[in-house]
Amino acid sequence: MTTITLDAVGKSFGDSRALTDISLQFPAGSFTALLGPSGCGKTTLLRLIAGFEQPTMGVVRFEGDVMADGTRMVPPEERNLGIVFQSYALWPHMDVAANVAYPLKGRGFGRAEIERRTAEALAMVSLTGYERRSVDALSGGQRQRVALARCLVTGTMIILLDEPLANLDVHLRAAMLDVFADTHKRTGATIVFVTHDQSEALALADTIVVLDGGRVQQIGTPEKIYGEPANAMVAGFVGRGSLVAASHGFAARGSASSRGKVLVRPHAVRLTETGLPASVLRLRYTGASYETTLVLANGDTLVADLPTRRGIGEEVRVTVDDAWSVPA
Ligand SMILES: Nc1ncnc2c1ncn2[C@@H]1O[C@H](COP(=O)(O)OP(=O)(O)OP(=O)(O)O)[C@@H](O)[C@H]1O
Repeated sequence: MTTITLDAVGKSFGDSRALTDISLQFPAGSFTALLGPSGCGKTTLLRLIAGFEQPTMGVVRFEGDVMADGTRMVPPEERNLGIVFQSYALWPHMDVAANVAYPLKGRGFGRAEIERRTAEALAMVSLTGYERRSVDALSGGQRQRVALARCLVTGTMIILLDEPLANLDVHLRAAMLDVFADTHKRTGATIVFVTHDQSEALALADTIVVLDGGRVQQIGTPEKIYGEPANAMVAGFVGRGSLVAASHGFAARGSASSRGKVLVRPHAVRLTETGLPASVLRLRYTGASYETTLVLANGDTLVADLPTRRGIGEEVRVTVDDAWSVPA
């Protein structure tokens, strides 16, 4: 198990700053998602941990050992970590077993040991029996599992996942979420996972780091990030919800300020006889409910998951059961 520590890390490319003052600890055995919009710096952060980039400022440590600072840098192949890329990065001319065994080459393992480890890694990703298949003949999800097996084969205790589900269809994504969760449970490795998809981060990670503009916006459990976002950026990026004026008087958790905004999740909105007046602006049927956008008297919009279809323009009254006072 390996703890990864970043201490006041910054990264610039020429004049442009990709990351500013990042201090983070990824405890041994943790599963952390780096989440944020395109260009926020999440891939750069992962590449700094991997050793593909050198920090312009600050220090990267594994278990207290300096991996990189402004002057020194341990190369990726000496960091004992495994990486799974969105693009799989498999060798097309090799079969599945040869791809998985590749990192064991030149490490002094005997043939039987290589076969044993390869079989074990393939079993972990449910690909036993696929040893002699060409990787060209595999589906996207199977290729991703080969890539994961290749990173497990050395027994590495750090696994870095760079948008690993981005190329997969929605059903395969769900299956791969389970594969990653199982892998984490079985290996106890420290996993860092880059994604721009908040539902993946909420589903998989024990800790989420939200980045924007190269800075950390919030670090917390999925429940904390969803339930108590630290600012308007996190509130707007993670989960569905509406930011409305605190002056509506909805009872809100957090430090209330009558001038600020409160976040209301769609499940917390009900239509009642006595609530605030609103009118129906639009709706979308989602199967489980009707995602209905309501307009309040001051023009704020409120999204609600309602059990029944309402008419566009219909006048209703709304009650909010839960809201979060978003810090300014
Ligand atoms: N090699 C590079 N040279 C110059 N600028 C770079 C380089 N790599 C990244 N950047 C810049 O650093 C910033 C952060 O990029 P990064 O790829 O880390 O973002 P990201 O959050 O992973 O985005 P995406 O989700 O689109 O991949 C961007 O402004 C990007 O243009």
